[in-house]
This record gives sequence, C-alpha cells and structure tokens, in this order.
Amino acid sequence: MAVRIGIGSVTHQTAMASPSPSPSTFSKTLPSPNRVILVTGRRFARVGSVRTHRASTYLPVRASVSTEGLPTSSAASKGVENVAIIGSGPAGYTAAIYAARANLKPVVFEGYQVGGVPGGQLMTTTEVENFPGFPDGITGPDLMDKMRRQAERWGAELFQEDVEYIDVKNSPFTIRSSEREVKCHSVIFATGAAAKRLRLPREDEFWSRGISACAICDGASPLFKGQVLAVVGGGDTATEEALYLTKYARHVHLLVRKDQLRASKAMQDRVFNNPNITLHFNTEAVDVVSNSKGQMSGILLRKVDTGDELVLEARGLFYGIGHTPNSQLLEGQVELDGAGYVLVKEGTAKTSVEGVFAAGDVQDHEWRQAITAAGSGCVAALSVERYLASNDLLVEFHQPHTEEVKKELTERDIHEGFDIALTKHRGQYALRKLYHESPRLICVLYTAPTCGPCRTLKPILGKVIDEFDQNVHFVEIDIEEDPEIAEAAGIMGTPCVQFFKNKEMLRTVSGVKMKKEYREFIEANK
Ligand SMILES: Cc1cc2nc3c(=O)[nH]c(=O)nc-3n(C[C@H](O)[C@H](O)[C@H](O)COP(=O)(O)OP(=O)(O)OC[C@H]3O[C@@H](n4cnc5c(N)ncnc54)[C@H](O)[C@@H]3O)c2cc1C
Repeated sequence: MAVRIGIGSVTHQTAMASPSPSPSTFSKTLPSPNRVILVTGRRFARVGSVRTHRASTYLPVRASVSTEGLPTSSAASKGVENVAIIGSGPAGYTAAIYAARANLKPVVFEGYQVGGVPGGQLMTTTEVENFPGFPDGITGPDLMDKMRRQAERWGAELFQEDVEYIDVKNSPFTIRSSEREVKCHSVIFATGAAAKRLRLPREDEFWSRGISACAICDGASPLFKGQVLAVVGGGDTATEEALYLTKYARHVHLLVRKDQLRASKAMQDRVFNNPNITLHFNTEAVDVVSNSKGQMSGILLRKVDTGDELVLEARGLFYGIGHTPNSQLLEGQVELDGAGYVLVKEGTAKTSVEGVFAAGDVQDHEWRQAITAAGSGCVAALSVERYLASNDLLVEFHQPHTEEVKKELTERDIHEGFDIALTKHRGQYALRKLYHESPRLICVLYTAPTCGPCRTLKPILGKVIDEFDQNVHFVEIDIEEDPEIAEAAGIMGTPCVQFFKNKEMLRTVSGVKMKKEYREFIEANK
C-alpha cells in the first residue's frame, strides 16, 4: 500500500553530485616497446560538496566473454590478469596498493555479503586508535575508505562482488563471482576471518556499543575504561582478553560454560592469580540488559548446572570464543590447518600452491590486527611481483599522470546547480524539488558519516541507478546534514532507501540488500 508523506517547501540548499563525462585517453604499455595500445576512455568529473576531482579510470569495456558467458575484467594480456586479489580488508587493499603501484593492474574482488562486507571487519567498528599515522584515531569506515581510494588511485580494478568459485589446480587460475569470470596467473587470498558470535537476542543492538570481539582494539576506549566488564570463553583467546582488559577495567568477569578452562596451564595460572578477574564456571550468557538511558548495564546469565538465571552488572561483554577463517573456497585445493586457516610458509605469504598467496586474518590466528594484516598484504603483493617476473608472466600497465582539479562551490552553484534533467542529486533541497516536480521514480538513500554499511551500499546503488538513467531520480540524504528531512521520513537507522513516485512513498528498504532487490523494484515501478 502506498503511503503519503509530506515534504514541504524548500528551506535549505545543499550541493549536488552529478557525473559529467569528459573524454580523455590513457595508454596501456606492454613490455615490448612496440606494443603500446592507446585506447580512448572516459573520465568522470564529479561535482561534490566542495570540489571537482578528476580521476583516471580504466576503460569500462569488457575485453572478452568467457565460455560461461560472464564478462571478464578489463583487457589484460590474452585475457589473463597478472593477479586477482580476493578481499578488501586492510590485507586486500594494501596488497592492491602495492600491486597497482608495481603496474600489475590488480583485479580486486572486494566482496559483498559472504565473509563480511567490502572494507572488512573495520567497517563494523567506530574508533581505531592503534593504526599508525592517525594520532587522533580514525573511524574504521574512514580508514578503509582511504585505503580503497589509494588502491583505486593507483589503478586497481575494484569489483564489489563475492567470489563464488576458485580453481587454482589448473593454470591460469579461474576466479568466478556472480557477475564475471577472471583468469589470472596469481591470486592473493585476503578474505579475513569472522569472530564467532553468540547470537544473543540483543547482540546487533549493542554490537560496538557494549559488545565487542576484540579486547586489544576496544578495551581502552572510553566506553569500557574504568568499568566492570565480562569476557565469554574458556580458551587461550578468552583468558588473554580477560588479562588484557584488567589494564583498563575496574574488574573483569570471565564466563566459562564448562566447569574448567581449556586455556594453556600458563594462562590458567595467570588468570587464577589475578585478583581483578572473577571466574564463573558452568555459566552462559543469555542476553544483555540495558538501563533507562539505553546503555548496556548488565548480562543475563544462566547457570548450566542448575538452570538458575541472574543478572551480572557489567558495561561491556567481550567474545573470546574464536574466529572462523573465510577459507572455504580453498578447501581441497590449498593446505589449511585444522581450524581452516590457510597455511603459509613461515615468514612468507606463500601457500602450498605456487602462485597462490595468502594475507591477513585468513592465515593468521594469532595477531589479527589491522596493521599486521596490512603488513602481510604488502608481503603478498611484493611476492606476486617476484613470482610473475621469475616466471616471465608479468605484464605491466602504466597509467598516465592526471591532475586533480579543485573547485570550491559558490553560492551560485548551489542555487543554480539543481538540474532536474540530471539523475543523481544530494541534499534536502534537491529532494524537495524532485518530490514536487519529478515525474520519475525517486530513490532516496539516507546515510550517516560514520555508517560503514552506507559506504558499502552507495556504489552498489549508484550502479543500479546508472542502469535506469532517465527513468529514475536518485538523492542522497546525509541524516546529520539534513536531520529534519530524515525525521519527517521516519528514518530510524542507516543505510535506508526509500522509493517515492507521484508524492507517494512506495517502499522502505533498510540495510544493505542484494543488487537485484533494488533492480527488480525499480524495474517494476519505473
Ligand atoms: C569490531 C572490531 C574492531 C576491531 N578494531 C581493531 C582496531 O581498533 N585495531 C586493529 O588493528 N584491529 C582491529 N580489529 C581487527 C581487524 O579488523 C582485523 O585484524 C583486520 O580487519 C583483518 O584484515 P583482513 O584484511 O585480513 O580481513 P578483513 O578485514 O576481515 O576483510 C576480509 C575481506 O574479505 C572479503 N571476503 C570474504 N569472503 C569473500 C569472498 N568469497 N569473495 C570476495 N570477498 C570476500 C570481505 O568482504 C572483506 O572485505 C577489529 C576487529 C573487529 C571485528
């Protein structure tokens, strides 16, 4: 049923973002001096809120079509890429930066839903305080956005797609996602690991707001400093997390489901001898409880031997129940350890298969930090370069130098910039104008600056909108810049997409959904 909401007259003006193609050229240089291919490409000048930026892009043309009918990535020598990188956490993007700077033009599968979101685990956290170079800290999504832009700037080809199939038994290797197939001489596997969760009823509500899976990352944050905290688990991870948290917490409770610890004897002794840790055996967490301000205030516990339930006062709950490496695609092809971590030769990124390298948490059950993942991504990319060169497989791609044109938006741009003929817009001024004047279906994306999934959704939705250019209008609303309009539209969280037509609200879609869901709705309502 259609719902009507009122978006009144224009009260505030903001800038618009709209792509305008301008012709340019780029060259792709192959090793032999007489093999230089010049191709006319396109660059897009974007008018953002403060400046215009010209970025070089590779030609958006697919070189060939695979036997399966899927497009390949852009042209490489005989359709075989130097390297495919799977994963877009710190390991994947660092590998992409190094490989791109080595002129390898890496193809990066950033992922979409399987094994995390594009940008990896840090997209799910707020402040990152320990990544070098950011003395005042940086939010996880901002850090990953910077890494992504750096990879893109040096020429990495990025696809927000999950890899569904890999064949590294036959050379060249085959990587297949839902949308394309790539043949490549080498692979960097950087698919990370997911912290195991308890799936408590209110877990999503308090994730990063009281519940965490990383004491080293979050223990010192103001949310937890000086508070009573709890850790779940009985192995080395949980005991280590509990001991680490005693540096910052007022007191730490260790919740163990069994009647004993699984951790090493040395760790057990350290826990038993620490007066700031209270052990609770035969105890499981059932849910978290909150106070009247909506903050986490305790944990509902159940004694597994008696069934008794009680609330333990605590402001934080840390999961120390292990991680699951995202290595399923390599099962049966590359050697994994008992827990599924990719085995690499010590001190290298080399796996049991030549040309297949692994980096980051998927091969590291011990350190699991952004900086160690980034470091191993660097090692993997440099190893790929050596591998390709020593096997005479390396094909170099050179990007032309491009200048960045900065333009401050003037008041006049803002007043006169609105053009209903353009498809993509930004801000409440544009939304109000379109709401009243557009005959097209209007797709509104509500975002927030610190929302990681918003950054995942933006390019995805952008591509779908491009498919329906002229049939749809798109507006992005930053709910911090335009709180009134978000409130009027009843937005409770971001990302959120609303569709309007003829002043009727047709549908609200919360969170990040598969591309086809947006595509099908637009197709049916355009
Ligand atoms: C809540 C939280 C807070 C943290 N805070 C900090 C911190 O403050 N400091 C710190 O140093 N570390 C922190 N960490 C740890 C840090 O995030 C990880 O160590 C780091 O992200 C590992 O990087 P990675 O590149 O190996 O993998 P990930 O970041 O896990 O990225 C894996 C990537 O692989 C992709 N992927 C998976 N499967 C597929 C597939 N089939 N196809 C395509 N792509 C796929 C995913 O989409 C993702 O992009 C935190 C972790 C969590 C969970």
